[in-house]
Amino acid sequence: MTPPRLVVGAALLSDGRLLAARRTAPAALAGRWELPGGKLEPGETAPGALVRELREELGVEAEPLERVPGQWRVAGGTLVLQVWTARLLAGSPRPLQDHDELRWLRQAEVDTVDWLPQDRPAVRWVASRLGDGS
Ligand SMILES: Nc1nc2c([nH]c(=O)n2[C@H]2C[C@H](O)[C@@H](COP(=O)(O)OP(=O)(O)OP(=O)(O)O)O2)c(=O)[nH]1
Repeated sequence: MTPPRLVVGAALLSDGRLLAARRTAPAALAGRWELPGGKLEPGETAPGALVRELREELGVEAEPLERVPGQWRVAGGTLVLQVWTARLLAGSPRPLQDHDELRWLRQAEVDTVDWLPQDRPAVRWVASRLGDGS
């Protein structure tokens, strides 16, 4: 059996906030919110893919920080999602590819968007570390 391909999601952090991105495709996922990222290319590491995806999708430079514990089967089990936190180094995220809206969320705002269900455990883990902004 072919092992499931890896997808990296970036919990991009800046100023005590987490970035959420609204997907435009496929139809089944469009309009739901996710962590920006994507599939690993052959030979790529997860942190390497994360840096590339954030450059392509959002036009920013970011530094991967730590892996969120756990991994989640997505796309009917054909893919496995792993999530890393990442620090914004340069640039201001813009929805260049795959997304039509971005939102920076403080801890109290994390549940105000309709996250893909498979992203929620990782989002909760990250949100619990954001601090309440006070
Ligand atoms: N990027 C991303 N994908 C997610 C998340 N949660 C989740 O279930 N997925 C799923 C949706 C897709 O089936 C798959 C990722 O595909 P993608 O379209 O983002 O990957 P990609 O940028 O490499 O695109 P492509 O090369 O296939 O065009 O993982 C998430 O938080 N971020």
